[in-house]
Amino acid sequence: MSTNPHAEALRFEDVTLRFPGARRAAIEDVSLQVGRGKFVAVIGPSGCGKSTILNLAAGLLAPTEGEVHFAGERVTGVNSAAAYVTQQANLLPWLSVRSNIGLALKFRKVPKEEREARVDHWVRLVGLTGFEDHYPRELSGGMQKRVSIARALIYDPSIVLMDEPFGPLDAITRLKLQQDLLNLWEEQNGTLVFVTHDLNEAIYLADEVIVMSSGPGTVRRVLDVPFARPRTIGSLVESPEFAELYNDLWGLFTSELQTTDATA
Ligand SMILES: Nc1ncnc2c1ncn2[C@@H]1O[C@H](COP(=O)(O)OP(=O)(O)OP(=O)(O)O)[C@@H](O)[C@H]1O
Repeated sequence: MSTNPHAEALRFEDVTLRFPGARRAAIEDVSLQVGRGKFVAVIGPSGCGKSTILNLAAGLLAPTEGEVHFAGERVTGVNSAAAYVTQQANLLPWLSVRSNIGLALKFRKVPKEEREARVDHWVRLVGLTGFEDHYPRELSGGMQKRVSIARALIYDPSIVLMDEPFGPLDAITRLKLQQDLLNLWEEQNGTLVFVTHDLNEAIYLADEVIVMSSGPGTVRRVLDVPFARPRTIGSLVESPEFAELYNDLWGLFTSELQTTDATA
């Protein structure tokens, strides 16, 4: 384990979280580290505690036992260094695309001129030129996701937490957004923790994949994804190393499902 706080963004130390009245813990004895500048995917069966891990990292939940640390400090309240992209886009319906994207800059009192320039830049980066003045209800699901990603990344947060942000999208929009996110993240090089059910997505995007088990949620394995960056999803898919890693993950996943069935 790294002891250099500057090299480490997030650390869970033996974290257990038990919701009030629940029969068993949502997650139990979870220890993990996320290095600064790393892209880490968390995968596991439904209900294994993936969102709970993000909520703990965001400081929206407090551990029942154990400790969560961010940038060397214990998280004891809302982690204001973290941007959180939830499953739903959660845009403010009464604000335009521009205003939604610029919200965090406004809260941080960034001067208007600089704010406008940064919003323009991000509107272009996420491919929403021409839609700046539209309202969320006038956008497709994929466009709403683009707004929520721009809104999270625009203020250079120390860490971005994403909970299945591409879940409900069609396969083509999803692939496009995965590549876009990859390009944006490679440009920014921040720390990103990404929850997904999709094995391909985990391998395309991440430096490390944390595989979780359920009942209660624990960390089963951490796999390294050795592919160089910048990455292109199209060329990764054709490589034999991709197939090998996919099979490793699939093996872990299927044995996990069998264990879950056996204990159900
Ligand atoms: N507010 C809550 N109160 C009680 N139990 C909860 C609460 N939120 C989550 N749980 C339970 O905690 C466990 C972990 O839930 P969590 O949402 O973290 O799982 P997940 O892996 O993100 O699931 P999914 O992949 O289906 O989104 C589940 O058993 C869930 O039922």
